[in-house]
Amino acid sequence: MNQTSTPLLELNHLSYHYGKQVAVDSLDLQVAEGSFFGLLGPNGAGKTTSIQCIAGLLSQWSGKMMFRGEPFQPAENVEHRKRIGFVPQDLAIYDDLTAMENLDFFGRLAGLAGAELTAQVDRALELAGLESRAKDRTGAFSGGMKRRLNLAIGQLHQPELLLLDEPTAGVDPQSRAHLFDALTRLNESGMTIVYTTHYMEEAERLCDPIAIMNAGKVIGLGSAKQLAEDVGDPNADLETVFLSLTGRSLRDE
Ligand SMILES: Nc1ncnc2c1ncn2[C@@H]1O[C@H](COP(=O)(O)OP(=O)(O)OP(=O)(O)O)[C@@H](O)[C@H]1O
Repeated sequence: MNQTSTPLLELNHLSYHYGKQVAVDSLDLQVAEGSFFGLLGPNGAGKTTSIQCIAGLLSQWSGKMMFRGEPFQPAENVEHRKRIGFVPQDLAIYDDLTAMENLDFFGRLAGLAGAELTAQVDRALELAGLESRAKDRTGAFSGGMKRRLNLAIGQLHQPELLLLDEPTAGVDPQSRAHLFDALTRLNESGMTIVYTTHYMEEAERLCDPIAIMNAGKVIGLGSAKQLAEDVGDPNADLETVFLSLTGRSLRDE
């Protein structure tokens, strides 16, 4: 991991309310450059809301966000937003367009043009394993292929920080393995990743560190091994860690 002393992203007391509903409750997090950072928690923990604040989709948050030590205002500042890639939980692709047309369209939206756009679209197709389907309409794609394209679109402009919100929902095992490989490749190439999931197996396999979220707060932080040691059972899996921290199962939904 390429650690520097200043975190790539820092959240200080980040909070977000939907009316009276507190979704994110004074979150403090530091994401080191080069890390594959996991946000693990059950449905309703506040993962999506946190990531939407960082992505600039939500603007009415309170607290402070810093990017490379500078104040970060992604909802207001387009230059800040360009540093971020966002792969949303809901698929954001056009079924009537081919894979290539989708990439071309979203690449232009991300500010790419000319030879750079062509090169990034080619790289994205390869990353998603969709070269042979580039000219097929995406409406005919399987759920897994759509998810792979969704990832390819989010990282087209090679952002410094890639945010993924539950990217394996409805994905077959083959596409899941492909997504994991693609994300590992991106991370090894230096891209910092924040990955939200409610699957402990995914967090355990991919992420270090892992922040365990519950009711809008981080209740545990560290590698899977550190988290197990922190609850006094070095052999505990993340399910057991969560149970020990909250008194309830991560799988309860
Ligand atoms: N648009 C909204 N209006 C009102 N309350 C909301 C809205 N979106 C989320 N919430 C509430 O905010 C809290 C945090 O939700 P959030 O979606 O951020 O959690 P999550 O951990 O991402 O869960 P999930 O995996 O189900 O999306 C929950 O109590 C949820 O019901």
